[in-house]
Amino acid sequence: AQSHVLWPEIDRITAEQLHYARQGVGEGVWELFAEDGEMRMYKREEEVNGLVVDPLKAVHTVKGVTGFEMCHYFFSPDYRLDWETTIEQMKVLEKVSDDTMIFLQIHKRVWPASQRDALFWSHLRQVPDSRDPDAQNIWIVCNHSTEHHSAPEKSNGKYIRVFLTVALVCQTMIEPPKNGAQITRDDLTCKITYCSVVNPGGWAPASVLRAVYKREYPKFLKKFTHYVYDQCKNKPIRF
Ligand SMILES: CCCCCc1ccc(-c2ccc(S(=O)(=O)CCO)cc2)cc1/C=C\c1ccccn1
Repeated sequence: AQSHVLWPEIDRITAEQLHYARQGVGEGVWELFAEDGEMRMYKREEEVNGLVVDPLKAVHTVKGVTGFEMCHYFFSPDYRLDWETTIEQMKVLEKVSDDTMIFLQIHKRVWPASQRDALFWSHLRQVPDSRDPDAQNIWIVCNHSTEHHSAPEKSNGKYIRVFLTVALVCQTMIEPPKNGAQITRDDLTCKITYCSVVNPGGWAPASVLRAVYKREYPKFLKKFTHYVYDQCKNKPIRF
């Protein structure tokens, strides 16, 4: 992927999002708006040109899966329609490399707003932890809106294009068994940070957008993490 025209942007945004995901929710004005078991979901209320673009940050802990497995199922197009309930269509416009693809997604209409689509590159990467060099256990998927010749903005004007930046950062924690036995899924914990900023691209009532996010984000992260656990529970562990 290093040769692709998008590479410098992919590298920069992915590094930025990793740094942003690592910032705690203690600082600044994060507002806890949803809790479910280990999942905590925070938002900041922000508007750009009168449009709600509330940044979202969720933290979650899931036992029995690795950070690679969580990121793999988030990145791969093969499983997306199994867990993403807000999309009507999904297309891979370009496979840049094994770890980088360009997606076009048409999202279900949220009445009374117009229907939206999202065009973004998606990049999966293992991250050496700068603070703990031998921690090879952090993976990130970064999704960021982009242009593409086969999905021009003005092609049919049927959908309003959203602008998004999303990061899923997952760290595997292993509790090695006392008796030196082989590691099982009971010894695994995945610490998840999910960050997203979605600019709706065109006007949508603030009340509608905030209601959608309040309803959809907790549902999405809960459904996604349960889906990955179920997919992995009877399969060999992949780090
Ligand atoms: C008026 C409604 C405007 C919002 C429409 C919309 C736009 C984008 C997106 C969206 C959400 C998550 C991603 S992702 O994390 O990259 C995973 C891959 O799909 C990409 C896109 C969603 C939704 C609509 C609903 C909605 C909002 C939160 C959460 C879930 N659904």
